[in-house]
Amino acid sequence: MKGKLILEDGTIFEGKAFGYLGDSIGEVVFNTSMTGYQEVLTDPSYYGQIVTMTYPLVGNYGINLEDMESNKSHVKGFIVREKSNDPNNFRCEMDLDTYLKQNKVIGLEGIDTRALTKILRNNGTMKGIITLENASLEDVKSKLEAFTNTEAVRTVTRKEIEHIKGEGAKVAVMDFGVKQNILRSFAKRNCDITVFPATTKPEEILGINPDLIFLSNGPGDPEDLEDVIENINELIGKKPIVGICLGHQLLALTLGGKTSKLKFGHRGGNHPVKDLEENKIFITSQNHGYYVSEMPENMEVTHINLNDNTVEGMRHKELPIYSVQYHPEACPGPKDNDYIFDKFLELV
Ligand SMILES: NC(=O)CC[C@H](N)C(=O)O
Repeated sequence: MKGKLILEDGTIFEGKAFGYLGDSIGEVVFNTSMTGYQEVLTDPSYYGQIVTMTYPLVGNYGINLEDMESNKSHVKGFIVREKSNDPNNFRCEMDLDTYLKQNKVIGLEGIDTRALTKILRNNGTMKGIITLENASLEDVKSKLEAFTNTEAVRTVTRKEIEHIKGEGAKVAVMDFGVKQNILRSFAKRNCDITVFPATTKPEEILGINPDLIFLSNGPGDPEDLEDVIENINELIGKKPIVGICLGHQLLALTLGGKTSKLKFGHRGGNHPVKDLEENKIFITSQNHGYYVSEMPENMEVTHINLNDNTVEGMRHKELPIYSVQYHPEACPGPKDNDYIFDKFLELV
């Protein structure tokens, strides 16, 4: 069945729809990872976004049920140049088309993803619709204008507390859309993990007497989370706090810094970051559209992005508070940054 991507600026790409056949609106972003489409699909931070992969062949190793970053796909649409119809891998359990159908996500193939990415790179990310209908441009424009993503974290967070037993440090995880490999990384270090819904009150978190509070990754604009920022403020100075991506941005806002939107975001598996404390350069996995544009006065920059010099990590000058913007848990992407979890636990 024919399908179209219509961007906010009126650009139209025609291709073939696959997966779940139903119109969908989102912010159109691109990811440059060469593999790891399954981790991208299931990372809750993509909630509200239509993702286009720049790698030209997607789906060739199928989908397995082990490498999921959460229990379902969160993207609003998935755009590829060529979809593989014959996945082949010893772990393959289903093909991409079936997985997207099951998760009610529309796919679009046969798109010139290089041209699409260049538009997003030159003009910035913008909203778009994948549609099967011949809707008028007027109609599409008003639908796109009405689309917002302000409830993203509230949508993806767990509704119930979850406990993962361990003998080591007691970690309280604030779930803003936490990736499974973050929980696996703490579990691998024998931590006793309690995962709390995003809007849990500080008293309840402090009630378990955690050794470390972790602020997770998650979708949307950190500035939309005023109530969460108030809650984090209550935790400052009481326990060591660490964060990744959205968690890092929320820490910055809580401590008096500012966040802004990047023109086209950082999404991929090969972003170079310098760890200023280690004096080493690492290749990192990234997925963010916002960044810390003004540092809080009491924090120091620990990491910088070598492509555009943006802040990629920070540490408090006096308190045990430390966070990174990129994804040390990888998935998809290089695992070289796993050492950050040891640095987190050094604060206990
Ligand atoms: N992976 C994340 O936590 C993303 C954080 C935030 N939603 C952003 O796009 O910048």
